[in-house]
Amino acid sequence: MSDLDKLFEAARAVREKAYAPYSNFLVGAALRTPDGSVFTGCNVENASYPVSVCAEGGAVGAMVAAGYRDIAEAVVIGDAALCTPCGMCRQRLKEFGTDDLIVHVADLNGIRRSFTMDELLPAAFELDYKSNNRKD
Ligand SMILES: O=c1ccn([C@H]2C[C@H](O)[C@@H](CO)O2)c(=O)[nH]1
Ligand SMILES: [Zn+2]
Repeated sequence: MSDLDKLFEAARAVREKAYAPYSNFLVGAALRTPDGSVFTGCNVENASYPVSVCAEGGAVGAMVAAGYRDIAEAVVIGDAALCTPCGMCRQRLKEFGTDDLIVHVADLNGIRRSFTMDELLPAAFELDYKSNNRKD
């Protein structure tokens, strides 16, 4: 199984864990770090709708909690609709990805579209101290 197939499979599996009783839109996200580690997240909704967190937010949190600061490749999987990351999640992913980071958007049948980070969030807002904050 290729690295990308594994990432897709990880996103597909975590999507099943999503808590989305309000939208019924289950999302999974899987991030690969440069050393091949994979971190996943699913959306977790809330009765107070804006409190909900996206799948990408969970995956980024898991990655950072494990001590990683770089995303090498990402897969986001929804269902029928093309599940491109929302605006907030584009900013979240950019914090730990280069402009060349590939974000694959999938449905249950496989990857449908692949974008660079720069396509998703051109002219991204960043602060200088971000680079000082890297662990490597
Ligand atoms: O990339 C995306 C797009 C949407 N959602 C979630 C937010 C909400 O719980 C549901 C419907 O918008 O899908 C994500 O987790 N990631
Ligand atoms: Zn989001």
